[in-house]
Order: sequence, then structure tokens, then C-alpha cells
Amino acid sequence: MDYKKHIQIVEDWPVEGVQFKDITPLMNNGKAFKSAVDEIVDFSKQKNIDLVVGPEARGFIIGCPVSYALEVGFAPVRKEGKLPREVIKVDYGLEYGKSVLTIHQDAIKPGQRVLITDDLLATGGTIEATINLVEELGGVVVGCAFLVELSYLNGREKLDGYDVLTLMHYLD
Ligand SMILES: O=P(O)(O)OC[C@H]1O[C@H](OP(=O)(O)OP(=O)(O)O)[C@H](O)[C@@H]1O
Ligand SMILES: Nc1ncnc2[nH]cnc12
Repeated sequence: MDYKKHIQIVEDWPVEGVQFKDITPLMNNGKAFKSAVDEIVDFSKQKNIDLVVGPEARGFIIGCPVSYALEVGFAPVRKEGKLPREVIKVDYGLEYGKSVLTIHQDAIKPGQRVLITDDLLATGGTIEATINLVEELGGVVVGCAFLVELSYLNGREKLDGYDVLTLMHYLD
């Protein structure tokens, strides 16, 4: 499917010089959204996944339907101060800022096979931080899946050795 026709490009948001790739029109189209989720499910099926993990907020949008289809659980990675129980945390940078991500310390059992989902790979800061949290809890990252990859920001370099799926690439 030509997913790119459902992505809206917004100039200079949230800061000047950033070209925001908005996935909400894709989510708004039932056929396109289902097809994108199905592709991630197909990528994941042979991997014996135990758990899907996704970072707030757009990682939830992709991760929850995938976990439902795979009949496995979903664990949220959230920005600091949002999860109610004991967490581990990591500082990270992304295309337009810095933040802290957290996960409940009991969200993953050592040895569990984890798929990480997000809407978009930009600098790779968010996915790198999410991988760090999963691995610190003893999870095994067996795949990372995104709708969009901004290749010009070289986030892939942070994913060396991991099995990565992206449905759309932007070269500039
Ligand atoms: O590869 P990176 O440079 O880290 O950028 C990608 C991340 O940025 C966006 O999340 P954001 O933190 O803006 O939060 P949101 O999902 O709550 O909008 C996006 O959903 C990815 O998680
Ligand atoms: N350029 C971008 N567009 C949409 N989401 C993003 N997250 C990080 N960079 C982004």
C-alpha cells in the first residue's frame, strides 16, 4: 500500500527547521491503519514474541493493536512522573528536545522476547532509550517496528544488530 499519501507534512513544527511527519491521517483511514498494523504483525509472527513495548504516546497507538493481534501483553514506556509504581529510568535526546523515559521495574520478566513499536524513527534517541530500559530488565529485543523512518537523521545507526522494520522511508 502507498502509505505515504496518508502522511501529512507540517513545516517548522514543533520548532523551526523541523519537518513534522504527521501519522494521524493514516490512523484516520481504517484500511490504511489496518494494513500497516497487519504488516507489523506479519513481521512479528515468527519471532515468538512474549511482550510488546512501546514508548509514549505514539508507540502505544501502534503497539496495542499489534499486541492484541499477537495475543501477548503490552508494556508502556512513559515520560517521567506518569507511571504509578516503582520504575527504572533513562535520560535521552530526540529530534526536538530532551526528556526522561521510565518503565515499571516489574514490566518484563528476564528472558522475555520483546517487540518494540513506535510510529517513527528520527534520531533514534527514543528507541535507544527504550531498548536500554528493556535490556536493563532482562528482556531480549527481537524486533523493532516503525511506520516511518527519517533516514536523513541516521537513527538506524543506533539499531545495529537489531531486526528493524519500517514501512515508509524519507530520504530528506
Ligand atoms: O528518534 P527520535 O529522535 O527519538 O524521535 C522519535 C520519537 O519522537 C516522537 O515522540 P515524542 O517524544 O514527540 O512523543 P509523543 O509520541 O508523545 O508525541 C515519536 O513518536 C518517537 O517516539
Ligand atoms: N520530524 C518528526 N515528525 C514526526 N514525529 C517526530 N518525532 C521526532 N521527529 C519527528
